[in-house]
Amino acid sequence: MSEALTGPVFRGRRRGLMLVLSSPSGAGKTTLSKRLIALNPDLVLSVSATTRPPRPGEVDGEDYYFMSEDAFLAKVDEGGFYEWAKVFDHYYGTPKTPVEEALEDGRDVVFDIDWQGARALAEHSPDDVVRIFILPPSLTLLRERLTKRGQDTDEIVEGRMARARSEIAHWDEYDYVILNDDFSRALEKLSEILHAERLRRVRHPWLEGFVEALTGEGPDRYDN
Ligand SMILES: Nc1nc2c(ncn2[C@@H]2O[C@H](COP(=O)(O)OP(=O)(O)O)[C@@H](O)[C@H]2O)c(=O)[nH]1
Ligand SMILES: Nc1ncnc2c1ncn2[C@@H]1O[C@H](COP(=O)(O)OP(=O)(O)O)[C@@H](O)[C@H]1O
Repeated sequence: MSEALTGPVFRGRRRGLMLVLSSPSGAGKTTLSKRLIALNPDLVLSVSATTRPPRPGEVDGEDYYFMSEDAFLAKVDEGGFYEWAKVFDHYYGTPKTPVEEALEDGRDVVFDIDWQGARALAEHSPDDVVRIFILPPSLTLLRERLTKRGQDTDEIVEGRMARARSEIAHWDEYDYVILNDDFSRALEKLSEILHAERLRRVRHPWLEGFVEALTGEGPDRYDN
C-alpha cells in the first residue's frame, strides 16, 4: 500500500511538519487547505496523482496530476509514491520527490489524503505528522455540499455519500478533529493548530544547544 518513507526530517534547526487533512468527501478539506495556504504562503500543498477524471475547473498539476492507470501503476513500480491507495475505484498517490524536496528545503507540507494515506504517513514519520480530521455538521449538509459543489453526477455523489460513514469511522486515529460548520471558525481552528504545532519542542532541535549555552554547559553564546 505504501512505499518506504524517509526518516525524520530535520530542517537545519527546525524540524519539518506534515499536516494531514482527511474527511468524508464534501466536508471541506480541499477548501480549508487552500485557504490555509493562501494565509500561509510558506506552506506547500502536496499535489497528488490520480487516475480519476478531472472535474470541471480542475487543473492538471494544480489540483491533481491526472494519469492513466498504466502510468500510475508504472510509477508505483518505480517507487515514485510516498504512499498510494485506491479510493472510490480510482488510484490516488502522493508523489515522493516534491514532498521530499519541500521538507529538505525546510518547508511544511499540507496533505489532502484519505485515512489510508494518513495512516501510512503517520506510521513512517510519527514525530512529523499532524493529523486533522474534518467533520461535516450532518450527513444531510454533507450531501447538500456535494450537490452544490456541482462537479459530480448524482451517481458519483451517491457513491461519495455511501463511503462517508466508513471514512468517518477513522476519526479517532487523528490528533485533532474540526467540525466544519461555520467556515471561518473552522479555518481559524486550523490556523491555531498549525501555529501551535510549529512551536512544539521536538520541532526545534536547536533548543538543546541553546539550553546548554544558557546553563553554562556549552559555548557562551548560541545564535539561533
Ligand atoms: N491515500 C491517498 N488519498 C488521497 C490522495 N489524494 C486524494 N486522496 C483522497 O481521495 C479521496 C477522493 O478525493 P477526490 O476524488 O478529490 O474527492 P474529494 O474528497 O471530494 O476531494 C479523498 O478522501 C482524498 O483525500 C493521495 O495521494 N493518497
Ligand atoms: N463551512 C462550510 N459551509 C458551507 N459550505 C462549505 C463549507 N466548507 C466547504 N463548503 C463547500 O462545500 C463544498 C465541498 O467542499 P470541498 O472543500 O470541495 O470538500 P472536500 O475536499 O472535503 O471534498 C464546496 O463547494 C465548498 O465550497
